[in-house]
Amino acid sequence: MRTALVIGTGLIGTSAALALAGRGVTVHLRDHDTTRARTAAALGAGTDEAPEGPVDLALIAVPPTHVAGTLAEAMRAGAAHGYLDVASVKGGPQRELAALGLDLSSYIGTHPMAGKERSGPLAATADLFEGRPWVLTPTSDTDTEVLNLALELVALCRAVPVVMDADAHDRAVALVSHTPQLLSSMVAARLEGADDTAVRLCGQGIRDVTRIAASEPAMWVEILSANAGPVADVLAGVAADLEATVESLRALQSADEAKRDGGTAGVADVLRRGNAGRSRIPGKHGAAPAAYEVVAVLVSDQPGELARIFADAGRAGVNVEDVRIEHATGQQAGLVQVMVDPAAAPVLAAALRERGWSIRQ
Ligand SMILES: NC(=O)c1ccc[n+]([C@@H]2O[C@H](COP(=O)([O-])OP(=O)(O)OC[C@H]3O[C@@H](n4cnc5c(N)ncnc54)[C@H](O)[C@@H]3O)[C@@H](O)[C@H]2O)c1
Ligand SMILES: O=C(O)C(=O)C[C@]1(C(=O)O)C=C[C@@H](O)C=C1
Repeated sequence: MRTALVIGTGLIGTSAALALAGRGVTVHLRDHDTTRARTAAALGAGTDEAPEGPVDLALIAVPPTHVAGTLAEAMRAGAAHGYLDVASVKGGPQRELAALGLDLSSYIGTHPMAGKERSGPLAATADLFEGRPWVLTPTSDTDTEVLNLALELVALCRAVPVVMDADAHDRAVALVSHTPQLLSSMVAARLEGADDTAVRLCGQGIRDVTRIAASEPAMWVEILSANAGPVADVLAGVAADLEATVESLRALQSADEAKRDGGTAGVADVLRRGNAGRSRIPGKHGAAPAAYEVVAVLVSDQPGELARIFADAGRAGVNVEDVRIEHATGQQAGLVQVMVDPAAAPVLAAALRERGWSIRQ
């Protein structure tokens, strides 16, 4: 692929454009908000000037309800040889496009399983899709050449292609993305009217569970509206678990020992099933989930501390697999959780101690 046109230069469009431009593709950027296309260009994602002729691939990265219209307009203008969209739902847009009577041989629906709770070009990064699944939903109408262009895009973004049927995709993301978004929002919503004294106690657990509750509501209303049935099905299962757990907790307060035992069993069961489900979440690049060991380092809140830890880990020959930062409320300090291979954990802890870091076990 030599040329691409990205329509919708928000988080996803600009991230893909940055990856493509970084690998030598000439990328043209278009957004109905021209300042966004200009911002993406200023970030190095390409040029906001229109291409002179059809590009190899047009990537439509606009909100789901605008996909069909934007695609139809680009197709009618002959903007590209191949077209793809990245919307988080696939069945609806595919049916909407078919209803428009367009020749869909040059189109493929796709969905990168990577994103953020922030939107817009300033949140974009070239490495957003690295190692993440990128779903492709070709149909019997899709040209092989267009499928190949899409596979090339996925490879240039260093993502992992997964071919699926559009409706199967929608059922899968109802489970692994759309319902989690709602549950995160519901947990965070409990805080809206909560007492300040309680909110001050927020620790890492609630921060982890509610990160995506900061997502853009307008975009999510669109996504959930387009996948309402499958999400309602998953949520009904969660509602049954909630109801059973409320009953178990009430039973734990009973004077009757047998009821209390039943309550304990109910609570233990949901927690055990949670462990089992969590252990199925794949690790990097779709590999089996990795069991890393955490080396927790106390840091003062000043510039350069993280860089010093990483440099010291590098000097000790230890590869940092992941990192999490826990900020202490009201204190100028934080806890950096450095995740490493279990065999490397004692080596790293010793090396960091030797260099004066305070390690928490
Ligand atoms: N945010 C995520 O985590 C995520 C992940 C994967 C896929 N997606 C999908 O990617 C798409 C874009 O999401 P995003 O997070 O980048 O949103 P965003 O709000 O960051 O960007 C969307 C951009 O599209 C532009 N736009 C809207 N209508 C347009 C139109 N008719 N013509 C041209 N530009 C238009 C907006 O001005 C905005 O710059 C959505 O379909 C979303 O479902 C999002
Ligand atoms: O990490 C996040 O912020 C996301 O929630 C990204 C996420 C997801 O659920 O995995 C959200 C919606 C998109 O359609 C794809 C990715």
